[in-house]
Amino acid sequence: MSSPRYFALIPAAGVGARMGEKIPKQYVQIAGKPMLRHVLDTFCRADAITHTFVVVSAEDGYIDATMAALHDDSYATVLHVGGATRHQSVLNGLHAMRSEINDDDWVLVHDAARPGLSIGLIDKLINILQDDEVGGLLAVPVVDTLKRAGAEGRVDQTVTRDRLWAAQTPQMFRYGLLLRALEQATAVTDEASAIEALGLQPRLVEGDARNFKVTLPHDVALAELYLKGFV
Ligand SMILES: Nc1ccn([C@@H]2O[C@H](COP(=O)(O)OP(=O)(O)OP(=O)(O)O)[C@@H](O)[C@H]2O)c(=O)n1
Ligand SMILES: C[C@](O)(CO)[C@H](O)COP(=O)(O)O
Repeated sequence: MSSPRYFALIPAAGVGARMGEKIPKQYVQIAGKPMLRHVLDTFCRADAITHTFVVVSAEDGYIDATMAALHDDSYATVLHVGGATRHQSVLNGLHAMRSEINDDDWVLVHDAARPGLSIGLIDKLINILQDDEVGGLLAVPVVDTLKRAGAEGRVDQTVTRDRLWAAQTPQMFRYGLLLRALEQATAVTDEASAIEALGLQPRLVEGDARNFKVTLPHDVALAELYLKGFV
């Protein structure tokens, strides 16, 4: 029985509406290269990763230039199977990977919008989860006091932050389990939710603030500071 392998699946088929840019946010320049390139370069340099797949929309007009600029585009396969939601894009990507992967191989699903991921975090996630029965995800403990809004923007209630973690990516699960979970799930915003819906409990692995999701316009400047090493 061969050892399980580790594959990366990068959902990059969004439009970045909240960013408000003229181009999809995964192609916005950060620290001298498109956001997606930071993610692809990190996974390419990660020795543990057998191969990387990136899911883009069928009409994506930017990926060819991004891939052409890579030193070695053999380490990533572009799948033009993006869907209407992140859930559908990931599921479509898993189906497209079928011929390349075994059910017991691991898939690390990572947002193209999280350019601050490091090889160290990839290796940490794999080292902690490689013998886990379920799999898990990077996440960070919530440190702010949380308020639930009521009418007219006033506080309805304070939500206890006890044992609350903010999910990041990669989220790492075995291919067969992840495919089944996402096929059965409805409208999940991350892979772990689909696994939880099967009655399983993914392991939380502490991530890093640098691995935050670039979502709103002001996030670009913070990502620049992180990626240029100023913080
Ligand atoms: N239909 C979609 C929607 C999102 N994503 C990807 O999922 C990741 C996280 O999603 P998000 O930050 O919400 O990106 P967008 O959906 O592009 O942003 P917005 O919600 O502001 O439009 C991103 O890498 C995005 O490209 C995807 O592959 N397919
Ligand atoms: C997967 C994720 O990054 C975990 O926090 C998040 O759920 C993605 O949400 P989005 O609305 O698709 O950005």
